[in-house]
Amino acid sequence: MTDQADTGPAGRTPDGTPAGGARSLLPDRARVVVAGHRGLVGSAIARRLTAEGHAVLTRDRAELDLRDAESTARWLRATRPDAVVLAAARVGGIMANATYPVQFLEDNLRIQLSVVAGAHAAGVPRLLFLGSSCIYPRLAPQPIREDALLTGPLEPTNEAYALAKIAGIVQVQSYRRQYGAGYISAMPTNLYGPGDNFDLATSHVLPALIRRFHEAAQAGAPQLALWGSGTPRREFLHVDDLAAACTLLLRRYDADEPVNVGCGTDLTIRELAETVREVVGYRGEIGWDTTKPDGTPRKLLDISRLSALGWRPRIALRDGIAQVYAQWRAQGADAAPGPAADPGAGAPAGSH
Ligand SMILES: NC(=O)C1=CN([C@@H]2O[C@H](COP(=O)(O)OP(=O)(O)OC[C@H]3O[C@@H](n4cnc5c(N)ncnc54)[C@H](OP(=O)(O)O)[C@@H]3O)[C@@H](O)[C@H]2O)C=CC1
Ligand SMILES: C[C@H]1O[C@H](OP(=O)(O)OP(=O)(O)OC[C@H]2O[C@@H](n3cnc4c(=O)[nH]c(N)nc43)[C@H](O)[C@@H]2O)[C@@H](O)[C@@H](O)C1=O
Repeated sequence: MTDQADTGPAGRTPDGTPAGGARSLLPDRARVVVAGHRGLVGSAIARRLTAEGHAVLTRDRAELDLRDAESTARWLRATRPDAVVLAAARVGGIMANATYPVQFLEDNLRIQLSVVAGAHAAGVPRLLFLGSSCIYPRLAPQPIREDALLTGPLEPTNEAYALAKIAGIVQVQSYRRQYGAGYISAMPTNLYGPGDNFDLATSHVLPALIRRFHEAAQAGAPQLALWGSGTPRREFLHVDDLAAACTLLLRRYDADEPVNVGCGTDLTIRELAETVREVVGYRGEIGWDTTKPDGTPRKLLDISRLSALGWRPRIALRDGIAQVYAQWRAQGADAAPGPAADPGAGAPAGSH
C-alpha cells in the first residue's frame, strides 16, 4: 500500500507505520496549527492530520486576522505547536485574480509574513507553506519541474498572486538557510473537493462548471457559454490527495526546494466541461465566451520529487467530480438563490 490511503488507526499512517516515530520529522500525536482550517485545503489537511492521530489547533478568522503580525505571533507563542501548516490565503479563480491584484498581493504577503515569522519567533520546528503552480513561468517547459521557478515571465492574470507566493517560498528558504529552520514548501496544481467555493465571481473553474451546468439543466437552458476558448490545459487534483501529500511531506521531507503536488495528467477545459456536463446531466449546447481570459495555456506539474517519496494520487477526476456534485447538492447549496446565479446561461458568445 502506498502512503496515500485515506485513514488508518489513530497514531498510525495509512501504510501502517507510526505517524511519528524515529524516522518521522513529525512526532506521534503532534500538535499542529492549521492556518486556514475552514478553507478547501486547510479543512482537508485538518481531517487528514486528525485521522493520523495528531491534534489540530485552530483559530477562527473572526478571532484572529492572520494579516495582524503581532496578534498572530502572540497566539503562536502561547500555543507552541510542533508544526504549522500555512493554508490561509486570499485565493480565487482567474477573474478574481485579474480583478483584485492588490488584495491578492498584499493579503498574501501579510499573512505569510505574520505566520512564518511568528512561527519562527515561537520556536516552531516544522512549517509547511502552500504555494501554487501559478508561480512558474507562463510558458515553462511541460511537465514543469521545480527548478523552472524564476526562469521566465509570469501569467499576467495572476502575476500579483504568484509574486506573493514566490516571496513566500523565498521567505521559507531564508529561514532554513539563515536559522536552520525545518520549513518547507509545497506547490499544488489546481485543486477541487468538498467545501470548495461555488461563487461564480470568485471560484475556480471546476466548481464554477458544476454550478453552471446544474443551473442550466434546472432552467432547461438550451446553451451555456463558458469562459475563454476551452483550449487551455489544466491538471486537477482532489484535495484529499493533496492532504495526504502534505502530511507525508511534514513527516519525510526536509529540504530547500519546493515540492510539486499534482496528479500527473491534464486535460483541456473543453474536456473538463464535457466531463462535468455528463456528471450533472446537462443536455444543451456548450459555447465559449472568448471575451473572458484563457490564462496560462498549460501548467502540468512534474511530480517526480513527490513520487520518489512513495505518494500516489488515488481519486480519479470523474469520481471526484461526482462526489463533489453530490455533496454540494446534499448541502442544499444548489438551491441557494442570489447574485452568484449565472448570467451566462442561455446566452453564449459562440457555440462549438
Ligand atoms: N484551491 C486551489 O485550487 C489551490 C489552492 N492552493 C493554495 O492552497 C492554500 C489554501 O487555498 P484554498 O483552501 O483553496 O482557499 P480557501 O479560500 O478555500 O481557504 C482560505 C482560508 O484562508 C483563510 N483566510 C484568508 N485570509 C485570512 C486572514 N486574513 N486571516 C485568517 N484567515 C484567513 C480563510 O478563512 P475563512 O474561511 O474564515 O474565510 C480560509 O479558511 C492557498 O495557499 C492556495 O494558494 C494552491 C493551488 C491550488
Ligand atoms: C489554481 C489557479 O487558479 C487560477 O488560475 P486558472 O487555472 O487560470 O483559473 P480558473 O480555475 O479560474 O480557470 C481555468 C480556466 O477555465 C476557464 N473557465 C471556463 N469557464 C469558467 C468559469 O465559469 N469560471 C472560471 N473560474 N473559469 C472558467 C478559464 O477561462 C481558464 O481558462 C488562478 O487563481 C491561479 O492563481 C491559480 O493558482
